[in-house]
Amino acid sequence: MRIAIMGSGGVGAYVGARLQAAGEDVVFIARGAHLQALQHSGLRIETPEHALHLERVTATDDPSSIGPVDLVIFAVKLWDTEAAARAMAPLVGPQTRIVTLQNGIDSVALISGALPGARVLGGVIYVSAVIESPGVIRSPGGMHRIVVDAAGGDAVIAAFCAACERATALDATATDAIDIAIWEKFVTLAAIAGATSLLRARMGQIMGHPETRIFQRQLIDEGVAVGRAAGQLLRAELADDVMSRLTSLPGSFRSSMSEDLERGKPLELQWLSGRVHGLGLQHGVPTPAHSAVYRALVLYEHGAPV
Ligand SMILES: NC(=O)C1=CN([C@@H]2O[C@H](COP(=O)(O)OP(=O)(O)OC[C@H]3O[C@@H](n4cnc5c(N)ncnc54)[C@H](OP(=O)(O)O)[C@@H]3O)[C@@H](O)[C@H]2O)C=CC1
Ligand SMILES: CC(C)(CO)C(=O)C(=O)O
Repeated sequence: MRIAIMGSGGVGAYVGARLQAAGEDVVFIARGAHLQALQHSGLRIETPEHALHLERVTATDDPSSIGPVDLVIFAVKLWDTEAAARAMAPLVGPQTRIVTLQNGIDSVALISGALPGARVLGGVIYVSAVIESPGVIRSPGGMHRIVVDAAGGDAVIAAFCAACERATALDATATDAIDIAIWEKFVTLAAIAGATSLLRARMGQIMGHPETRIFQRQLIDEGVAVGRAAGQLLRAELADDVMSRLTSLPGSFRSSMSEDLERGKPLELQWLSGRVHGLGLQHGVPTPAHSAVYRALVLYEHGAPV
């Protein structure tokens, strides 16, 4: 299978590296110093278990030099979505499937709007991975699970799941209920990103103090409440399940948004707490915790103010 990774950062490079190591034909779309490093020194995944160094990878910033592929894994930050979707048009033929692993609930609609007619399928990934330095991805390990839209038994998606099963430190499951998977990840991630970013704290600290633990739970409950108001059939035990999963995470765990905040990078805030805040206003559901996260961080959403 010919696979292009559109946005070869934390998530994209992690997934692409695992698939190439499993024998798939992968091309990495990247830019800047990271692209130079991929072309000259290959790609390293630094992680406690199953570290990987691919000495040679195919990497470019010019999708027209690649042509149509079977599968695009879409993994740019949300603020880059429309520009990246338009730029990848040469990768997309009539048989191409695009699987997005972006966070939030808006990705499929945003990509489809920028690339009319393309087969865009929803997905979520539970992994923690950031660009440590050009050509180097750092992951604390522990999680590496993808859930993807089965698209009625689509053969490309089935082949993708089989490739993930062959790969080390990567799992994928196809589902007929991708909206629920996307919403469960959204409720979870918006709450984790909100707490770890606003409180400038790791998950162990947040879950270890009674006041911040209450705040974490409140963020989850608000996500569930707006989801239900928006018509999503979220299960009754979701909030309890998320809280118990957060308790079992390594104490040092935090969100990619809190990493971005610390590095002075833009934030995906408007698609996370900002989205819960907006849905709350739309449906008349109070969201005081997410609204506070949104309002407290909004000055930083385009990067650290100078
Ligand atoms: N990181 C994580 O642990 C997780 C992230 N996610 C989600 O996955 C998505 C991707 O996040 P993440 O991997 O952290 O993002 P990164 O910033 O690490 O990676 C995105 C990469 O795409 C590049 N890029 C953007 N536009 C283009 C373009 N037009 N051409 C070539 N390269 C481009 C960026 O370059 P540049 O740096 O120059 O902008 C960057 O290197 C987000 O929606 C995020 O919320 C989901 C689960 C976990
Ligand atoms: C919480 C986590 C690591 C789960 O995949 C995530 O999605 C993120 O930090 O963006």
